[in-house]
Amino acid sequence: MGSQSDWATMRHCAETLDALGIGHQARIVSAHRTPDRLVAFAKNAESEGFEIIIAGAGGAAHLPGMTAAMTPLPVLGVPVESAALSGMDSLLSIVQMPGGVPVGTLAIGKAGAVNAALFAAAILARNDAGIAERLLEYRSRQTDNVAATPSSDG
Ligand SMILES: Nc1c(C(=O)O)ncn1[C@@H]1O[C@H](COP(=O)(O)O)[C@@H](O)[C@H]1O
Repeated sequence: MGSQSDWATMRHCAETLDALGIGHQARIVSAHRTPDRLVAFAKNAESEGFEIIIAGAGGAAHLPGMTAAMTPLPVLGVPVESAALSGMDSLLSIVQMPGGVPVGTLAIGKAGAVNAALFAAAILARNDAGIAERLLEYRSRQTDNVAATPSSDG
Protein backbone atom coordinates (compact mmCIF):
# COMPACT_ATOMS: atom_id res chain seq x y z
CA MET A 1 0.00 0.00 0.00
CA GLY A 2 1.05 3.56 -0.62
CA SER A 3 0.76 4.81 2.97
CA GLN A 4 0.09 3.77 6.54
CA SER A 5 -3.26 5.52 6.13
CA ASP A 6 -4.29 2.84 3.59
CA TRP A 7 -4.05 0.10 6.21
CA ALA A 8 -7.59 0.81 7.49
CA THR A 9 -8.76 -0.36 4.05
CA MET A 10 -6.07 -2.88 3.16
CA ARG A 11 -6.29 -4.74 6.47
CA HIS A 12 -9.54 -6.21 5.15
CA CYS A 13 -7.53 -7.71 2.31
CA ALA A 14 -4.99 -9.14 4.76
CA GLU A 15 -7.76 -10.53 6.99
CA THR A 16 -9.41 -12.24 4.03
CA LEU A 17 -6.11 -13.79 2.96
CA ASP A 18 -5.64 -14.99 6.55
CA ALA A 19 -9.13 -16.50 6.55
CA LEU A 20 -8.20 -18.43 3.41
CA GLY A 21 -4.86 -19.57 4.79
CA ILE A 22 -2.88 -17.71 2.13
CA GLY A 23 0.57 -16.49 3.15
CA HIS A 24 1.17 -12.81 2.52
CA GLN A 25 3.23 -9.81 3.49
CA ALA A 26 1.97 -6.24 3.94
CA ARG A 27 4.37 -3.45 2.99
CA ILE A 28 4.25 0.30 2.60
CA VAL A 29 5.74 1.26 -0.76
CA SER A 30 5.07 4.53 -2.56
CA ALA A 31 5.89 5.44 -6.13
CA HIS A 32 5.90 9.07 -5.04
CA ARG A 33 7.48 9.05 -1.59
CA THR A 34 9.70 5.95 -1.67
CA PRO A 35 10.50 5.43 -5.36
CA ASP A 36 13.70 3.45 -4.74
CA ARG A 37 11.82 1.09 -2.41
CA LEU A 38 9.21 0.58 -5.10
CA VAL A 39 11.80 -0.27 -7.77
CA ALA A 40 13.59 -2.72 -5.47
CA PHE A 41 10.35 -4.37 -4.40
CA ALA A 42 8.74 -4.65 -7.84
CA LYS A 43 11.86 -5.85 -9.62
CA ASN A 44 12.66 -8.51 -6.99
CA ALA A 45 9.13 -9.67 -6.11
CA GLU A 46 9.09 -12.62 -8.50
CA SER A 47 12.53 -13.92 -7.49
CA GLU A 48 11.57 -13.49 -3.81
CA GLY A 49 8.71 -15.93 -4.37
CA PHE A 50 5.70 -13.62 -4.53
CA GLU A 51 3.01 -14.90 -6.88
CA ILE A 52 0.55 -12.02 -6.94
CA ILE A 53 0.86 -8.37 -5.89
CA ILE A 54 -2.14 -6.49 -4.50
CA ALA A 55 -1.47 -2.75 -4.57
CA GLY A 56 -3.79 -0.42 -2.66
CA ALA A 57 -3.40 3.33 -3.07
CA GLY A 58 -5.46 6.50 -3.00
CA GLY A 59 -5.57 9.80 -4.85
CA ALA A 60 -3.06 9.95 -7.69
CA ALA A 61 -2.61 6.21 -7.36
CA HIS A 62 0.44 5.43 -9.46
CA LEU A 63 1.61 2.57 -7.27
CA PRO A 64 -0.31 -0.30 -8.94
CA GLY A 65 0.60 0.76 -12.48
CA MET A 66 4.24 1.45 -11.71
CA THR A 67 4.47 -1.90 -9.95
CA ALA A 68 2.92 -3.64 -12.96
CA ALA A 69 5.46 -1.93 -15.22
CA MET A 70 8.32 -3.57 -13.33
CA THR A 71 7.12 -7.14 -12.71
CA PRO A 72 5.69 -9.98 -14.77
CA LEU A 73 3.52 -11.00 -11.79
CA PRO A 74 -0.22 -10.30 -11.88
CA VAL A 75 -0.97 -6.99 -10.14
CA LEU A 76 -4.38 -6.28 -8.60
CA GLY A 77 -5.19 -2.67 -7.78
CA VAL A 78 -7.40 -1.49 -4.92
CA PRO A 79 -8.54 2.14 -5.16
CA VAL A 80 -8.48 3.51 -1.60
CA GLU A 81 -11.25 6.01 -0.84
CA SER A 82 -9.78 9.51 -0.82
CA ALA A 83 -11.10 12.40 1.27
CA ALA A 84 -11.17 14.91 -1.58
CA LEU A 85 -12.85 12.87 -4.33
CA SER A 86 -14.26 9.79 -2.54
CA GLY A 87 -11.91 7.44 -4.38
CA MET A 88 -12.94 8.37 -7.93
CA ASP A 89 -9.43 9.76 -8.42
CA SER A 90 -7.93 6.51 -7.10
CA LEU A 91 -10.22 4.37 -9.27
CA LEU A 92 -9.59 6.23 -12.51
CA SER A 93 -5.86 6.47 -12.02
CA ILE A 94 -5.62 2.72 -11.37
CA VAL A 95 -8.06 1.45 -13.98
CA GLN A 96 -7.02 3.59 -16.94
CA MET A 97 -3.80 1.80 -17.77
CA PRO A 98 -2.43 2.04 -21.28
CA GLY A 99 -2.82 -1.11 -23.36
CA GLY A 100 0.01 -3.54 -22.69
CA VAL A 101 0.48 -3.05 -18.94
CA PRO A 102 -2.60 -4.39 -17.16
CA VAL A 103 -3.69 -3.84 -13.56
CA GLY A 104 -6.71 -5.89 -12.48
CA THR A 105 -8.73 -3.15 -10.79
CA LEU A 106 -11.19 -3.85 -7.98
CA ALA A 107 -13.88 -1.69 -6.39
CA ILE A 108 -13.18 1.38 -4.25
CA GLY A 109 -12.54 0.76 -0.56
CA LYS A 110 -13.21 -2.20 1.71
CA ALA A 111 -15.19 -4.24 -0.85
CA GLY A 112 -12.33 -3.90 -3.30
CA ALA A 113 -9.79 -4.90 -0.67
CA VAL A 114 -11.75 -8.05 0.23
CA ASN A 115 -12.36 -8.88 -3.42
CA ALA A 116 -8.68 -8.46 -4.28
CA ALA A 117 -7.91 -11.20 -1.76
CA LEU A 118 -10.69 -13.41 -3.16
CA PHE A 119 -9.53 -12.79 -6.72
CA ALA A 120 -5.96 -13.67 -5.78
CA ALA A 121 -7.28 -16.81 -4.11
CA ALA A 122 -9.17 -17.78 -7.26
CA ILE A 123 -5.98 -17.44 -9.31
CA LEU A 124 -3.87 -19.39 -6.82
CA ALA A 125 -6.57 -22.05 -6.46
CA ARG A 126 -5.95 -23.23 -10.03
CA ASN A 127 -2.71 -24.80 -8.81
CA ASP A 128 -3.42 -25.33 -5.12
CA ALA A 129 -6.14 -27.77 -4.06
CA GLY A 130 -6.09 -26.55 -0.44
CA ILE A 131 -6.80 -22.95 -1.41
CA ALA A 132 -9.46 -24.15 -3.85
CA GLU A 133 -11.21 -26.04 -1.08
CA ARG A 134 -11.01 -23.14 1.41
CA LEU A 135 -12.30 -20.71 -1.20
CA LEU A 136 -15.30 -22.96 -1.88
CA GLU A 137 -15.98 -23.18 1.87
CA TYR A 138 -15.75 -19.35 2.16
CA ARG A 139 -18.27 -18.95 -0.65
CA SER A 140 -20.53 -21.57 0.82
CA ARG A 141 -20.51 -19.89 4.27
CA GLN A 142 -21.28 -16.59 2.58
CA THR A 143 -24.28 -18.13 0.84
CA ASP A 144 -25.52 -19.69 4.08
CA ASN A 145 -25.35 -16.27 5.78
CA VAL A 146 -27.79 -14.61 3.38
CA ALA A 147 -31.26 -14.77 4.91
CA ALA A 148 -34.11 -15.54 2.53
CA THR A 149 -36.33 -12.87 4.08
CA PRO A 150 -35.53 -9.49 5.63
CA SER A 151 -35.64 -9.07 9.40
CA SER A 152 -37.77 -6.21 10.70
CA ASP A 153 -34.83 -4.54 12.50
CA GLY A 154 -32.41 -4.90 9.57
N1 LIG B 1 -1.22 6.99 -4.29
C1 LIG B 1 -0.19 7.02 -3.46
C2 LIG B 1 1.13 6.63 -3.72
C3 LIG B 1 1.58 6.06 -5.01
O1 LIG B 1 0.76 5.85 -5.90
O2 LIG B 1 2.78 5.77 -5.09
N2 LIG B 1 1.86 6.83 -2.62
C4 LIG B 1 1.04 7.28 -1.67
N3 LIG B 1 -0.19 7.42 -2.18
C5 LIG B 1 -1.44 7.73 -1.50
O3 LIG B 1 -1.53 8.94 -0.86
C6 LIG B 1 -2.67 8.84 -0.01
C7 LIG B 1 -2.53 9.78 1.16
O4 LIG B 1 -1.43 9.37 1.94
P1 LIG B 1 -1.19 10.02 3.39
O5 LIG B 1 -2.40 9.65 4.21
O6 LIG B 1 0.07 9.35 3.89
O7 LIG B 1 -1.04 11.50 3.19
C8 LIG B 1 -2.77 7.37 0.39
O8 LIG B 1 -4.05 6.86 0.03
C9 LIG B 1 -1.67 6.73 -0.42
O9 LIG B 1 -2.03 5.49 -1.01
